[in-house]
Amino acid sequence: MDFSAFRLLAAGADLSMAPTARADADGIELRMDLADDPLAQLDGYDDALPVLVTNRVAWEGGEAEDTAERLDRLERALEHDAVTAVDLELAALEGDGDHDAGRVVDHAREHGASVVVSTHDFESTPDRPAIVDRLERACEHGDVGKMATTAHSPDDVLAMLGATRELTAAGERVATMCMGEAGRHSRAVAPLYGSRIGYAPVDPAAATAPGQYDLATLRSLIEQLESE
Ligand SMILES: O=C1C[C@@](O)(C(=O)O)C[C@@H](O)[C@@H]1O
Repeated sequence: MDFSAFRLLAAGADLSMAPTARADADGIELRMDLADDPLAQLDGYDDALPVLVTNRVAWEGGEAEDTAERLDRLERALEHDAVTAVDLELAALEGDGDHDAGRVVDHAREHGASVVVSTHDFESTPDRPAIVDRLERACEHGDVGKMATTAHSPDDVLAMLGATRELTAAGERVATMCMGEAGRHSRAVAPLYGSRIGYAPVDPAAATAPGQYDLATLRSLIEQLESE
């Protein structure tokens, strides 16, 4: 999956969303940890939308246990031609988990897939230097460093947007967003500051994180904000 420009991904657990997502999405994020039989879904998937696979571990806000099998399933997913990117947690790559996720990076490279290295804060938003530091570490491990934090004020969003702009200007590829109601608008504004990836559910009732807009709404907001 090419992240040289902004990509809006339809985020969810069911690849049957693809025909509906096609009008507004550049790709799909398949949340394997939330999905029924994701590998079987991939076996039957023949849509043109490329897929980023995420198997979010429980200690980073997901539903997947921290086992070797979690990483094995990401590797199996990467063997499908439609899967052109994989998401791995920064903490799993820095050795905080029980299993070394580095082997999945190697598998992604063997299959020509991009690596999105993600980190989340479900309680707060650090200050700008701390955001920059964490995103720089994430960028060292993959093609895009991604950070999603929880905003409680406009100052939190400003810190995230400032970090996004600073790192983009320095030549890094980052994807940033602030979760929650106070951070919601960041999902439409961060791409203007250099964020490369947005996530939105086709059905607003199927959000994969707090404060997400539905796919059609987020596409419309971003298009309206983009300068001519
Ligand atoms: O990490 C991210 C970002 C996200 O949490 C969001 O806030 O949109 C949504 C998740 O599905 C994705 O894996």
